[in-house]
Amino acid sequence: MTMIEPARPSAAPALLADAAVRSLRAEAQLSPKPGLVDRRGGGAHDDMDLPLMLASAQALRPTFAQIAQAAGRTPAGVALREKLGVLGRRGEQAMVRATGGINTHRGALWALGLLVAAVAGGAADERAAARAAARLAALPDRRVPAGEPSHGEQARRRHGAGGAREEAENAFPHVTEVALPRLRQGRAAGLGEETARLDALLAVMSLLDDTCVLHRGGPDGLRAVRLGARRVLTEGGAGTASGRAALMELDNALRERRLSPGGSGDLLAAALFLDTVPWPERREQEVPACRR
Ligand SMILES: CC(C)(COP(=O)(O)OP(=O)(O)OC[C@H]1O[C@@H](n2cnc3c(N)ncnc32)[C@H](O[C@H]2O[C@H](COP(=O)(O)OP(=O)(O)OP(=O)(O)O)[C@@H](O)[C@H]2O)[C@@H]1O)[C@@H](O)C(=O)NCCC(=O)NCCS
Ligand SMILES: Nc1ncnc2[nH]cnc12
Repeated sequence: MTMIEPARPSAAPALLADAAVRSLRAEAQLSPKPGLVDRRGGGAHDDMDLPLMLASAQALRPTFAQIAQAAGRTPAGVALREKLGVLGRRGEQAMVRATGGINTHRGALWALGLLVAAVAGGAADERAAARAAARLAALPDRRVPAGEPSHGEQARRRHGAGGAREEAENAFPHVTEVALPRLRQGRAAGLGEETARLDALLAVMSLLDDTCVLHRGGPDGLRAVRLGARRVLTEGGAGTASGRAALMELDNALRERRLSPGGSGDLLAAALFLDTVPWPERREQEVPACRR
């Protein structure tokens, strides 16, 4: 295989893997998240809890490092896309080994894997990284094994939702245009970090075609998630008394209906990753821990 230098010196694979795992941990620990696993428990899931999510994040660390290494050595093209496919599928196996067969982070591995590859390939900032990830996502992977249609595939066929693949191919608009601006707006307004993150999650939930929700709840379920999240924000967000009351109401409704906005959780993790990544001017330093 031809080895070429990346366009810019990229962050060390271990540092990028650290940043990716930290973002997964931060997302999992953020509480109270409607319908999702958090410090309080499994949310709408009866087969997940916080220790499981943290074990899953940890199990993905070597995969993120291998992805960064491959992307730092291989020009962006079909060969790299196919290598990422192999590594991503191996990562999924590591995840299900760590969780006893439960799909905790498939969508997150896809989003973060592509973004880690984009950063390791020399992307200069978060928008460039999202665009580079989109180009990789759109390339063909001839090594995809045949198998049962995924939940996302079924939701796409039944409801026409683009899901995780379309989000990536469109350069992660819910990360760069929804979650990150909302996170920074919250911080600038003086909100605590947890509140700013919750509002960023709710902003994504209010807009996303989440195939995880569609699969379990159909279009009615998706409408309930979106309207409920919008209501929390119009009530003033997670940091106000009426916003918090609306959030807890939404949480109860999602648990009752077993609706889990897992795609939104994944995209919040992707936003937290881009927020802490060592861009070129910061690459001499260590990756800062996700803010608490
Ligand atoms: C392209 C792939 C992501 C595969 O996509 P596809 O849609 O075909 O497959 P799914 O298995 O359904 O996974 C998609 C997951 O992505 C998340 N998601 C959903 N909607 C969106 C969206 N609009 N934008 C972004 N992300 C989205 C979501 O992940 C979360 O939900 C998972 C749990 O879901 P589910 O399996 O349905 O589980 P349960 O509801 O618990 O099941 P039941 O109990 O009801 O049975 C969880 O993982 C969250 O993360 C979607 O589920 C990609 O994976 C792929 O092609 N991979 C191959 C390897 C590769 O090429 N990798 C390269 C880069 S590493
Ligand atoms: N906190 C969480 N709970 C359940 N599914 C998720 N997918 C991504 N984050 C999640």
